Order: sequence, then structure tokens, then C-alpha cells
Amino acid sequence: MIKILKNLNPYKWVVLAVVLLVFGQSMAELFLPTLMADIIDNGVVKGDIPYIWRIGGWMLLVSAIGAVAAVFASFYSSQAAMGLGRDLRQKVFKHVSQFSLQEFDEVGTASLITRTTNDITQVQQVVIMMLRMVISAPIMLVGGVIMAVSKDAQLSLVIIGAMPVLAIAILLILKYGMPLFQEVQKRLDGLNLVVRENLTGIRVIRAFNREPEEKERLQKANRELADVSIKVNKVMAFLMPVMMLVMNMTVVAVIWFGGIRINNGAMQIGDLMAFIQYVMMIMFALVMASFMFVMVPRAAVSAKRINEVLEMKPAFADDGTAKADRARGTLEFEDVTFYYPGAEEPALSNISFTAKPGEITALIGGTGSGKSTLVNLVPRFYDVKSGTIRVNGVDIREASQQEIRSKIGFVPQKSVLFTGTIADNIRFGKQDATQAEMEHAASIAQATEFIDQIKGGYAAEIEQGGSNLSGGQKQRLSIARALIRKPDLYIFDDSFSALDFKTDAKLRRALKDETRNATVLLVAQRVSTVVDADRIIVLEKGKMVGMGTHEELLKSNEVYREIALSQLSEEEIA
Ligand SMILES: Nc1ncnc2c1ncn2[C@@H]1O[C@H](COP(=O)(O)OP(=O)(O)OP(=O)(O)O)[C@@H](O)[C@H]1O
Repeated sequence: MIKILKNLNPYKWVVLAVVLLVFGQSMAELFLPTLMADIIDNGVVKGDIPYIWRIGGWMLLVSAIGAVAAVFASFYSSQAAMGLGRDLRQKVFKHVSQFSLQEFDEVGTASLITRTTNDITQVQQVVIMMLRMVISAPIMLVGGVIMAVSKDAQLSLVIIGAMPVLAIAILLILKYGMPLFQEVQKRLDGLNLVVRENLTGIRVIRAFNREPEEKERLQKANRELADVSIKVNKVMAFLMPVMMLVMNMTVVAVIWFGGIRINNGAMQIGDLMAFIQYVMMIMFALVMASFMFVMVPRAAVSAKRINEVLEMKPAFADDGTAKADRARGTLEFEDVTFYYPGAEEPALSNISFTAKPGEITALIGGTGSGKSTLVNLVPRFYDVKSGTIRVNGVDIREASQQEIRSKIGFVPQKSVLFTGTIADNIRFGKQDATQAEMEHAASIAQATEFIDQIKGGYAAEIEQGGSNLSGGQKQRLSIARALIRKPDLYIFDDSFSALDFKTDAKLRRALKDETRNATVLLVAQRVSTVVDADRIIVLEKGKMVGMGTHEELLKSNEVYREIALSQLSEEEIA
């Protein structure tokens, strides 16, 4: 929590203003009962009307000062807390954007979302409260005690008797409530996960008529969150009544003993009334403090979760400074082995090959054989366990990730588009591309045909995730997005799978010219897509079990022949 509070540094002057204002407000509140006692004892009892007017005027002035201070304190404390929240969200988001995919896998996207939103809001709320209470509660407590003792020291013994009772009650409640707060945030993560999966997977859920089951899953997560929240609130619900009980009993005791003292002539009526108000203030200060004891640990749980993200170091540093321009367009894997975090078996082992400009290197293999893993290592989404990957003749760890990625045109397995127009999405690859460059990229990607037919053409809006386009259309746009960069290295991760055979063939023909001076790494499921590749790498369970041209592999490689035979007829192969 303290670490998080250090982020309040830019708002130190605002915080100081809050401190001063709250101090002023508390002082005004402490002063009022004394003025009231004065009015009663010297004005009302003696029937001195001008005195009542005069002191009444003072009371109004003091109240007004207190009110103005309270309003400004509230304004500035909100300003500081909101600013802190905004800065924290920015900081977390910026930090997360440096993560490799390994950290994303580790924390989980749903939890990262809760941590950047709900957890930060929790901290924000507590900071508002703390800014005001941390100062006012001690002032009211100490000031209240001093004033009460000054009014009647003997009667103050009642307060000393009440305090331990209140303290024990608060401690007991906190002991049961605290562990539950952590659970609430954890379950909120769980609920977010289910909601996210349900909303993004709505088509599949409906197609498989899984709505009732999914509804049940959501209800379960929702119920679990509600249950633990209710449990927390049940415990916390005791807090207020218990405190009110202790407070009222104390007031009753004060009136009882105060009455006796007034009877004996040891105390004045106005002083007793002021005394009661001071007792109330002391008790309220304790209530405020106990609320803080409740809220602060709760926010501390959130602060811990935020810190966990902020302290998480990216699995590898992005500190390379080399320029990736030693051997333009080459891609080299040298004895590369890779494990996913926590996996016992390597996802890739001892992969070596070299690809040169103008060449197409294809990767083929069964599902789960490691094809996507291999291409994901090139833009350094993950780091290799051993071995070296070189892009343009430079070890990708020696250059910055930005430098390496600027040389790559990456088309992922699952097309991801962003809200905006078709043009925005293609220009995502190169922001300053001209209209001509964009149209050229679209035409190579075989996207012109459908863009021309869409109402609005390049200016047509794409909905969230590209939901108003077909799978093949999305794929062609993500290909155009990569082509527009004119990179040294193209990576196509199974990027032609949603295209029909005719478009697939046309696109590959157009690509051949376009990529004449670049290296192409291509993952494919279809043998027909890879037949004219210069080099086909056959993967099985993360190992290279063959490398060569289509003809060479047909003759010499059993795994490849099996894949080919399962897709092409004997005549086509011959
Ligand atoms: N993020 C991840 N964390 C842990 N293991 C993973 C992760 N991604 C993939 N794997 C595992 O690595 C292996 C290779 O997966 P990969 O996605 O590279 O296969 P693929 O050949 O591309 O398959 P497909 O053709 O089905 O896309 C699989 O066993 C998979 O379970």
C-alpha cells in the first residue's frame, strides 16, 4: 500500500492543502461545543440576550469556516485520488505492454483487466477516505479528549471505561472480515473470466446450444462472488450497530453521572451538553478509525495485486541495441530449443535452418506439432531456451524488439482487426502509406474485389473484432496489413486457411512477385499451399523430421508422404 501511495508524489501540494483544510475543519468542529456551552451557561441561564446574539454570531462564523473547509477538502482529496487512479492505470498499462506473452499467460488477461480497473478503483476510494480521516480522526480524538477533560476531568473516566470495549469489538470484527476481502477480489477475477469467455465466444456457445450450461457457469461464478461478499458484509454489518451501542451507552452513562454532578453543583448544564458532544466526537473519531482499519487492509489487498503486476519483470530484457541490417532478408535458426513456462517437454527441440531472400520456407506438420510456436519465436513473443535465431543476420536478442519487429510482416493464425475503417486496418502496418500503396497491398492480398463491393469501400467501418466481415475477408485484410510494410521477412501463420483454393492460388502467385526480395516463412495445413516452396520443414512433436522440396520429401520422408497422401490423389502427387 505504501508503495502505491508513493504515486501520490505529484499531488503533494494538493495533499498538503487537504491536510490544512481538514485541520481547519476539525478545529472548527472542536470549538463549536465550547461556544454552545458558553451560550447556555452565560446567555440562556442568565437571560443575557445580547450575549446570546454575539456568541451565536461567532458560532455561525465558525460553522461557516468549517463548512467551506470541508467542501474544499472534499474537492482536493477527490482531485488527488482521481489523479492517482489515472496515473496508476496508465502506469500498469504501460508496464503490461512491455510484457512478453509469457507474463500474459501467467497472470491471465481477465485478471489483468480486473487489476487495471476494479483494484485501482478500490485504492482510489480508500485514498479519498484516508486523506480526510487520517488527519481528522486523530485531531478529533485527541482534541475531544482534551476538551472533555477540560470541561470535567472526573466525568472523563467514563470515556476511559468505554474505549477498551469499543477497541475489542472492532478488533474482533476485523479478525473475521479481513481474510474475506482477498477472496472477494479473487472471485471477481473468476467472474470476469467467465463473462469474457461468454461474450467473446457467443457464436460458438449458441451454435452448440450451450447457453444453459454457460448460464449456469456464470451463475455459479456470480453466486460465489455474491456469497463471499455477503459474508464480508455480514461481518462488517456488526461494526456499526456495535459501535452505536457502545456510543449510546457511553452517552447514557455521561448523562447519568453528569446529572449527579450537576445536582451536587459540581458542573454546569452547558458544560454537560458540551461534554456529551465531545464524547460523541471521540466515539465518531474511533468509528472513523475503525472504518479505516476496514478499508485500508481491503485496499491493501488490491494494492498488492497492482504491485504484483508492476513488479513483474518481463521474462527477458529488451536491451539490444544492434541494427538488424547485416544480411538483409535472411532468417536463421541455429539449434533452437524452446519450452513453454512450466512445461516438462520442449515445444520445439534443436531446430536449425536458414532461409534467404527470395525463398519460401514452409512449415508443415500435424496439429500441435509446434508450427505456431516456431513462428512466434521470430518476433520474440517468447524467448528461446537455447540456440539462436537471427533476423537479417543479427541475433534477435542483440537488437531491440522494435527493430526486429520492424523488419517483419506478421500475419497471425487468427485474424485480429481493430475498430476503424478498412483503410485504418490496412494502414496499421504502415501509418504513412499512400492510397496507392494501400490499394497495391489490397490487390496482392486479393482483397480489392470485396472492398470494392462493400458500401463505402476503403472507408467502410469495421466493427469490433471484424465481426461484420467473413473469415476469408478478415484474413485477406490482415495479409494486406503485413504486405503494406514491405518488410524483409514475411511470416504467414496458416494465413490462407480461410481462402478457397482459387483465391489461395491467385494470392500465392501475386505474392511470389511481391516477395521476390524478401524471405517468406509460411505455416500451412494444405500440401497444395507448400508444393512450390523452396524448402519445406516437416515438424512432428516439436522436432524437425524432414527438410527439402516437395519432390525430395515425397521420396524420402514418411511423415510428409502420409500428409500428402491424405490430401492429394496418387495422380496429383505423381
Ligand atoms: N501459450 C502456451 N502455453 C503452453 N503451451 C502451449 C502454448 N501454446 C501452445 N502450447 C503447446 O505447444 C505445442 C505446440 O503448439 P503450436 O500452437 O505451436 O502447434 P501448431 O503446430 O501450430 O498447431 P496448429 O496447427 O493446431 O495450430 C502444443 O502441444 C500446445 O499445447
